[in-house]
Amino acid sequence: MNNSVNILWNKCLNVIKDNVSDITFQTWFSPIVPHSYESNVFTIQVPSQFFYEYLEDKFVDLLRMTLHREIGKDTILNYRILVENTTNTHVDYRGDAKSLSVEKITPKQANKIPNPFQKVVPTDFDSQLNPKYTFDNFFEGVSNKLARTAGETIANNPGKTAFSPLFLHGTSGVGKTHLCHAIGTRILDQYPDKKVLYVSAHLFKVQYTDATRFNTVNDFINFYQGIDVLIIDDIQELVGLEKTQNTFFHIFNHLHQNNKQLILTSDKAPAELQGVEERLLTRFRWGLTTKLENPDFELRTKILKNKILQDGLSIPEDVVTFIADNVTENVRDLEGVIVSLMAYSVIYNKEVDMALAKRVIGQAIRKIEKKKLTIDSISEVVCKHFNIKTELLQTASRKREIVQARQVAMYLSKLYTELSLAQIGAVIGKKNHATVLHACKTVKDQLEVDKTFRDDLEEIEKILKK
Ligand SMILES: Nc1ncnc2c1ncn2[C@@H]1O[C@H](COP(=O)(O)OP(=O)(O)OP(=O)(O)O)[C@@H](O)[C@H]1O
Repeated sequence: MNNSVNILWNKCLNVIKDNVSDITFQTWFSPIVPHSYESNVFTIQVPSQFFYEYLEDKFVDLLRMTLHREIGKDTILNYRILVENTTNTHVDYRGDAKSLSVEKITPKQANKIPNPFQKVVPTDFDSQLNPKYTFDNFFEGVSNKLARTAGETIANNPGKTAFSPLFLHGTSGVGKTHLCHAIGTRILDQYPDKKVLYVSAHLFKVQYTDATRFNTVNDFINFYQGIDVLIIDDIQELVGLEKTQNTFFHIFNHLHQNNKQLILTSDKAPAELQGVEERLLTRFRWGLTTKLENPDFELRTKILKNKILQDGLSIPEDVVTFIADNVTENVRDLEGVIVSLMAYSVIYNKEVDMALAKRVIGQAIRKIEKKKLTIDSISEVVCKHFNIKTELLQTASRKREIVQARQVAMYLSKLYTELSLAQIGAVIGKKNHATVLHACKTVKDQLEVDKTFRDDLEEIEKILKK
């Protein structure tokens, strides 16, 4: 690289440094490599498409003005993205989305351009919190009292209580997501300068995969290490993903050491999270682990009455009690029943009465009972069919009947759950994704040629679908 390009860029960096926070500078400007300056075009090399889009979206004014000031008024900004390191494949983009040269801007327009040399404050930061979920509409009952109280304590003093991480677990629909949004929102209300981020573990995984693809893992880590309150929902999604877990491990350690607040949710307690590294599980238990139980009758009634009030419905007291008595599993199902009742009453132009409630609930309960299949429930049915103990699937045994049961459990888990091959392997016998792939292929091949085996599978699937 030309030395004078370096010198010019360093002058620009000095200006930029004064106009953004340290963390923004480290994350978004340090990784930029000045590439060339030819015919008024100043090219900067950036690590990924995402990086380019982010700079263009958030900092293009700052970049342009700096180039104009330090290099010359006619300087044109150009980005170069290295697509492939080894072959030096790259794509170029002009920083021209908003890049009118300064002289072309009329005085009227100039007034509208924000001063790019203002400090970039964390208010730019999108927390991804849903303002719909607050403490005010999160009702308290015996089932969630401890979790709610811990949440409020954290919200008053994020990172400064013994509750970091706060690990919330419980079955689907009991209010984990609602509670963690409520905590995040209250923290922001009280500490508007804090960087609070809500992210699902699924999105975290996708972002990490993109970062590895575009060679920007360091930026990814930097970004997450700069958060004050990190909320990761459905952490069980990381089961079996060794590399993502490893990266999360470093982020976790950094945040924890710096007294930042972590809030994690999962459908299982840490002890039951097979396929998550032990060193992470140990850390999950460092703060407070608390379970959100299924709501009790009193809480169910409270939530129902509130929902009815909110939706402007009129439902007799005995019907409310009937619903609270019969829909017991989780809050999401309760809300579903109210929505169905509302729909029926509109369609048939009828007041909600006990007869209608019984009809709707009859259908809802049948639907609720048709539970989602999990690896555990599949493994259980498979082992029962082949008459072997479920624990044997976890052993390294190569006995024919155990291998077969293991392969069938893997095949059906792939068919009936949304888990990846790696996740299935991590839960069934700590195998890798290639073993699961092989299992699926073996089962498919055998199904084509072996009638008895076909009957076995039909029988198992019948039980699973009941
Ligand atoms: N205590 C509560 N008070 C009021 N509403 C609640 C309460 N608990 C849950 N809800 C409501 O129930 C619905 C489901 O809750 P939520 O999505 O938080 O469950 P979850 O445990 O995160 O489920 P999943 O694991 O499937 O994501 C939401 O609409 C939420 O607002």
